[in-house]
Amino acid sequence: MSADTPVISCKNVWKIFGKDPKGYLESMSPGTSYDEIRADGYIAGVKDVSIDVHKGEMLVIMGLSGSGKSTLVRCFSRLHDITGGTISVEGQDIMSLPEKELIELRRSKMGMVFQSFGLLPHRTVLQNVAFPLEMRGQDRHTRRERAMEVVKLVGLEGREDYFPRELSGGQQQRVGIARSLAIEPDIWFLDEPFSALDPLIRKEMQDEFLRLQQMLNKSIVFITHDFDEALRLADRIAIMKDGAVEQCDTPDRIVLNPATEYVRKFTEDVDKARVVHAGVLAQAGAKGEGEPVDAKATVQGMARMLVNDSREMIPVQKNNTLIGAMSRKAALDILLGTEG
Ligand SMILES: Nc1ncnc2c1ncn2[C@@H]1O[C@H](COP(=O)(O)OP(=O)(O)OP(=O)(O)O)[C@@H](O)[C@H]1O
Repeated sequence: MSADTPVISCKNVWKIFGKDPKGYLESMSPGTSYDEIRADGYIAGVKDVSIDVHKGEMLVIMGLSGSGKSTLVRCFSRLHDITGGTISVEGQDIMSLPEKELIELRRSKMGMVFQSFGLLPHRTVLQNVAFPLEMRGQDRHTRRERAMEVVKLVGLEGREDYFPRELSGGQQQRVGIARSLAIEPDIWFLDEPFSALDPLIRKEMQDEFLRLQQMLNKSIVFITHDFDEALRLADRIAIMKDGAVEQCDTPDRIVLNPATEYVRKFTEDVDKARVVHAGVLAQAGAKGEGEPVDAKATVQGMARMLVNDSREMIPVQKNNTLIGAMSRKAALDILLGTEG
């Protein structure tokens, strides 16, 4: 496997629910719509999806209830057998893996966190976190050490001996996260992990999660139906509707260039100045004058400079190398919400 092989690669993946999904997909004429499939008595949980997950990225799958997010992610680990297409994990076609190897792949490489924390009520924090290590047959000492390490990582040091009922929702979810981290997964699936938390704790958990990701650099697939959460966390966002991916791109590009009317509706109320970075506004090859701005600076972060400056084109640099220049007017339009 070469360094740039995607961690997960999906090509034209279908997951159809119904009586004879495979037979139906084979006989289905190309271009059949979600509603037509439905009228035929089937549900296209995943509809012709091609998408890659890259090493170290956080891919957020966003969509309304029933759009197919969980079904797609279940296909990634073959918790669902797909009806059509191919899925490879680290270059290996998972549909052709024998059951035993599949279980081993899940156990050794994949971690999962769900909305319902799924903690064992009669076990302490430490025992909950150590549980998957126990399942792996690790000895008591090793699992205790590893469990202590991850409990510390998620900020629960001092609460090792608490029972789940003695913890707040946010703390319980931290235990769930610690438990799934204990086995050091390379690929991490999180299905609406914060949706049961109240807004303040949720924001705190998102920050905590970004901090963890910076340290651990895992490949993450994160499901949410909250667009703001997606914008905060994602390297790329895949927006799903009726089983299909409407658009998959960076948060900047999604809010600047929504591919469909459906996506545009999500972006309507977003404060674009907080999302759009200089890097995406930089025109390659364009020349600017004076002091460059950093590609990672948001329009909001540059607000004062944009208003007071008089340059037409401002150079943009990434890792100290010039990558082009951005038009000050374009950035100002985003700041003032006057872009055309
Ligand atoms: N086992 C199943 N049998 C039949 N239909 C299913 C099954 N699992 C999911 N579906 C259908 O597939 C579609 C996608 O469901 P899925 O759970 O993936 O949506 P979701 O986007 O994750 O929704 P939510 O945000 O509510 O969890 C829905 O119409 C659902 O009813």
